[in-house]
Amino acid sequence: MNTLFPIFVKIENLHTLVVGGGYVGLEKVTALLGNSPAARITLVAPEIRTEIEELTHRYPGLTLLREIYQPNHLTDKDLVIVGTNDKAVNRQVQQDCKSLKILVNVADTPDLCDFYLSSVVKKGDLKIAISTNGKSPTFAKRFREVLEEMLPDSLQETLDNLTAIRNKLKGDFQEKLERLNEITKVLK
Ligand SMILES: C[C@@]1(CC(=O)O)C2=NC(=C\c3[nH]c(c(CCC(=O)O)c3CC(=O)O)Cc3[nH]c(c(CC(=O)O)c3CCC(=O)O)/C=C3\N/C(=C\2)[C@@H](CCC(=O)O)[C@]3(C)CC(=O)O)/[C@H]1CCC(=O)O
Ligand SMILES: NC(=O)c1ccc[n+]([C@@H]2O[C@H](COP(=O)([O-])OP(=O)(O)OC[C@H]3O[C@@H](n4cnc5c(N)ncnc54)[C@H](O)[C@@H]3O)[C@@H](O)[C@H]2O)c1
Repeated sequence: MNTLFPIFVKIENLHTLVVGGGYVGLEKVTALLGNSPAARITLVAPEIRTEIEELTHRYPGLTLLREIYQPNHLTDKDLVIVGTNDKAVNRQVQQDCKSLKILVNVADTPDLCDFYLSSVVKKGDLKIAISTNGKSPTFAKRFREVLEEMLPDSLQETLDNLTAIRNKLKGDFQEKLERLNEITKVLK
């Protein structure tokens, strides 16, 4: 059974720390900014890939610290993603987060994660997050590609129309719900 509980986080309201500036750091920062360009992210690592540096020109919310990780980097952070090439450092960051009750993802080490990143399908306002319960990230990626291909671009228009109807509908909650269920029957 997949017991993971999916939530959609307003990541731009939080301050996220990413520890590690290699391929993994790049992948995670890209995933965060791809969903939320205004995300506030601090990345700490003694060596930082140039692709990450380039992102700072486009995303003012991204701050880079060329330092080794210190526990004080956790001050005022809400969420942490760690992916250095030093397993002891990853473990230390995870333990420091635990003692401060900060949610932490140790990339590629499911046992140390409080949450996993998901594969994300985006079509306008529609967003679908895919989890395989850690069984196969590659399957998650492929399934994302299938869904992206399948979903029509006109979907945004449908959502916009439904919003307009939703805002216009009068009556109590129950009446509105019945009407919206009726209108959207064709989608089944
Ligand atoms: C979805 C995605 C989101 C993201 O990272 O943004 C994501 N991994 C992605 C890609 C990917 N990761 C890996 C490969 C190489 C092929 C392979 O191993 O399959 C590829 C494929 C590729 O890159 O093409 C390596 C890998 N990943 C994990 C392990 C450890 C293990 O399984 O024990 C290892 C082995 C490391 C090693 O061998 O040392 C673990 C996790 N990876 C997760 C998420 C979480 C579970 C999500 C789920 O439930 O499916 C979880 C549990 C924790 C986490 O990291 O959050 C993103 C696709 C984004 C997209 O394109 O849509
Ligand atoms: N790259 C991948 O796609 C991938 C896939 C599976 C597993 N992994 C594993 O994930 C880990 C990270 O991979 P990578 O490709 O990003 O590595 P990398 O070598 O490209 O980058 C490692 C980063 O960690 C930083 N770092 C090291 N010690 C640190 C410390 N004390 N404080 C802060 N930062 C520190 C380095 O400065 C560097 O930025 C490796 O152990 C790798 O085996 C990577």
